[in-house]
Amino acid sequence: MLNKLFIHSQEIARKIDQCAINEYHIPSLVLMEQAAAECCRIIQNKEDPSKKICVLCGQGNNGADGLAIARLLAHEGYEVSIYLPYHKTLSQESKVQFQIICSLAIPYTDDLDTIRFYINQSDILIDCLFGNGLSRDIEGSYKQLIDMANASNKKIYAIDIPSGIHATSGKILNCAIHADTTIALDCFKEGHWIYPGKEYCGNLLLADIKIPTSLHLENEHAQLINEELIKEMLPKRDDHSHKGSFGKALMIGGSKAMPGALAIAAKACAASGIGTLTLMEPDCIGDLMAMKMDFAMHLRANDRDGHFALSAVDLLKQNMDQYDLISIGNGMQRNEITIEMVKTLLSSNKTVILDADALWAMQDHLEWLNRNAPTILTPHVKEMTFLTNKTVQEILESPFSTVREFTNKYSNCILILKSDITYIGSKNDFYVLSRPNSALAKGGSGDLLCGILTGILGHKISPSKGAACAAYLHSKSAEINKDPASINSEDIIKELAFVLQKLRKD
Ligand SMILES: NC(=O)C1=CN([C@@H]2O[C@H](COP(=O)(O)OP(=O)(O)OC[C@H]3O[C@@H](n4cnc5c(N)ncnc54)[C@H](O)[C@@H]3O)[C@@H](O)[C@H]2O)[C@H](O)CC1
Ligand SMILES: [K+]
Repeated sequence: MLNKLFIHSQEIARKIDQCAINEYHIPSLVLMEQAAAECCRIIQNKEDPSKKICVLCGQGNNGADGLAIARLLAHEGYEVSIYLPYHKTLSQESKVQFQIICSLAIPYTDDLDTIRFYINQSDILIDCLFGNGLSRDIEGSYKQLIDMANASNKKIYAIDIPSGIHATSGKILNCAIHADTTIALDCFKEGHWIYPGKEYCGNLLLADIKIPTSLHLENEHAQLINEELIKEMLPKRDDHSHKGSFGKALMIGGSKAMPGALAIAAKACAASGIGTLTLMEPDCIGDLMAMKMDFAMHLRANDRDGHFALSAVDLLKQNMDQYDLISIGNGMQRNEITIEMVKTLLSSNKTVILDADALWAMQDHLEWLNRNAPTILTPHVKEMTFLTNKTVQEILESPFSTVREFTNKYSNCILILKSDITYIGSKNDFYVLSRPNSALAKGGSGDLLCGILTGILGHKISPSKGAACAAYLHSKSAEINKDPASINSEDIIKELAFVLQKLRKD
């Protein structure tokens, strides 16, 4: 059973395979047999043995996996046919697998017209043309095969990764199999979690091929967030604790035009269990906030034109020492005062959470991030352009390297890069969350996350683990049995209580 869901680049996944074979002395064919057995088990659980299956194999080890899968499926009673290129070009492992196929007289062909016939006769296709070894554009007969498979409208299982998708970039190398289900072998590849690769995978599963976990941990990796991981990491709440145990937070934000942003963040923070919460708001919304947020303390600053006046910076300097962690940005407005307040916070030794307009404030001042205390930044892809030289398109095309470059450069920063997939990086950890939900494609979602994050970070947890917990809680609490169009922040905050309860109980 896989309890950790690792994600690696093409290069690292290959290195891990090689280490398992050469340093741990697990024979390549043993790994392959594990892979084939797992794939066969998954397919058998979903497909009736009356189904006809055509397995498309390439000349590398992804193709060798395909030959082993074909053999095991034939053994289970499925009618199987195989495409296999001219056998002289096959990898060592493929040659062995091919000999077994020949001994068992399972039908195979390298002829495109014959394979067209086999495909038409089949109910299911298994794509084993290219896996982690794909390195260049697909042309010629492989392209014809991929076009044929996609046009056939048959159900397609891709093994390891859909052929044509690059394992690190998720890009299509000229053409790619559009799979219904992809069974990743041993680990996910980064390209499974970047568009368009993600979309071409269809339903994405992971097969354990029993490579030692230590090999994953000692190489650069990310982890996919699932419920088990969060249960492990979510901070416990001892009944004998006191309010000081769960942090003293200050949340700075709000303006005449956007009081709701701070209100949503504050409610989410309170619902996540912060010990004490103080809101620093401009005076013009002070009465409103005091009425809406009677559970919080309030630090009122002078206002000007509907937002903080410059004197708020001094008020912050006088008061900030009292808090363990401070968030800034929700509904704050983009102006010089926001920049000054962010600068003040970043020159302190406090844990600081930068959200919304505070991220905008950073754009010409990234050097402020070189500090000893943790800074957690929560940009969506557009806000990320304030923090790098990359365009939105470039960020979406390379989310892993974008986050890694940033956290390598600013080593005490934790970055939560938000899109429909969330990438969370720090110098030590990398987490990916993928629970797309249109209920969160709304104003206020970011404020909710900032609030949950502040609440969770109040509980003495490492900031990157806290960030992973907060991202999961945010998504999970939005999975409510209502139409996503109607789910609002109040619903999500209510649901959060039950999500937390379930995670802590189970
Ligand atoms: N024992 C193991 O090592 C295990 C491997 N597994 C499976 O192996 C693949 C990776 O195998 P590899 O041979 O490295 O690569 P591919 O099968 O993906 O094939 C690449 C093959 O084709 C050449 N090539 C690359 N790009 C192109 C192209 N556009 N056109 C033509 N040819 C191309 C390249 O030079 C190679 O020769 C992995 O995905 C697993 O499925 C299992 O994990 C079990 C353990
Ligand atoms: K494949």
